[in-house]
Amino acid sequence: MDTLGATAPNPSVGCALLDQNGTVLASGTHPKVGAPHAEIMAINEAHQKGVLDQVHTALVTLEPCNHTGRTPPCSEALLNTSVKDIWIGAADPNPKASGGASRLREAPGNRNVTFLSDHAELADLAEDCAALIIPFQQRVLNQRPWISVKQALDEAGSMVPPKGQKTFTSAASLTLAHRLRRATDAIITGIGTVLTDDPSFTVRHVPDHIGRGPRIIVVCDRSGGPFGRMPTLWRARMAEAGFTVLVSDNLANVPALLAEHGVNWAMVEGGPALLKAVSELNLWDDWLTIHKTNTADRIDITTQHGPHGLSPLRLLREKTCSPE
Ligand SMILES: NC(=O)C1=CN([C@@H]2O[C@H](COP(=O)(O)OP(=O)(O)OC[C@H]3O[C@@H](n4cnc5c(N)ncnc54)[C@H](OP(=O)(O)O)[C@@H]3O)[C@@H](O)[C@H]2O)C=CC1
Ligand SMILES: Nc1c(N[C@@H]2O[C@H](COP(=O)(O)O)[C@@H](O)[C@H]2O)[nH]c(=O)[nH]c1=O
Repeated sequence: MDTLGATAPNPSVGCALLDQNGTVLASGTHPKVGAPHAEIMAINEAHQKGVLDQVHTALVTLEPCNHTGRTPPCSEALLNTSVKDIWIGAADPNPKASGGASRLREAPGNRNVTFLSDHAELADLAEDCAALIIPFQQRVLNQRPWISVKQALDEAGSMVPPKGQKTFTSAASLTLAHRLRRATDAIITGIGTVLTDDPSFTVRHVPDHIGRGPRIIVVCDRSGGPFGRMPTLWRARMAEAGFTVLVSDNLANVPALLAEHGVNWAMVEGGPALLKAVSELNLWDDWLTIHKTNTADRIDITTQHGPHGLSPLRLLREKTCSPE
């Protein structure tokens, strides 16, 4: 199950339990904040199937937590199973919860605890796990979400759709854009886009998370008043669709504002004026450009750390951005 975008303020985490022949016995993902962690979901499934005593190996995308937060420590839950080998995708960046790897390693029973990044041949998998945690890491360590800009350009390099249209890119690119909406916890837009496009900002080309929590829209607008120039009807429609709508007259404050709301990953869906401001303030972490061409659209991803910089956008790859 893909829970990317459903778990904020928690990270998205997965766990698989295997027997000593490497056969998957059970698996789990953390469905949402307050619900059991991935390890517990997998342990419960193994228990229900009557195979818990066969567990030999645990694969976890994130270091098992070692503290009692909303739920008890997963390190302890694993220690109460027959697990012997634990493979960890990424270290927990949260100082309050980390330490699970050492606890498992040091507990009586001689368990092997290995980080995927220690094995060069597993580098791709390790990077996927690092990408999965990077939005959460950014919020916990820097008090700001990971910010991805999505920009569609037509053949002439313009962002403005033809009259009467809101979009102009291919169905495959729109699906990619909606996968990004699904994976993120907030949308940052400009009042120009709201007034021109009357955007829906909903996830439509792919199924959205069932029962996903409120999702935030920040409208950048410096015209003053509690809701700036935002049309009342549009605001009501957004609320009905499950969005919490905020207004900001200072884009520079938006990352901290979103972090306070528990947003791990935000996307920018705004017009040329907003994107110019995002670029000038250097607020972005990665930038997804969809170039419309007269054949298949071309997708470019730029990151703040060069073309090979880590980006959670890699988690949206393979599925839908191929040519139609
Ligand atoms: N191709 C694509 O990917 C997309 C295209 N579009 C298109 O873009 C067009 C609209 O673009 P545009 O008119 O530029 O509008 P924007 O959506 O970029 O919004 C611009 C507004 O953002 C506000 N703003 C800018 N900088 C700041 C800041 N530092 N702090 C707070 N608010 C700020 C300004 O408000 P103020 O005026 O109060 O200063 C400005 O009017 C439409 O045609 C739409 O279809 C929209 C989204 C995506
Ligand atoms: N023009 C354009 C995009 N524009 C974005 O999509 C918004 C419309 O969303 P909705 O009302 O949900 O369909 C629009 O206001 C703008 O933010 N996106 C793209 O992937 N490709 C495109 O060609």
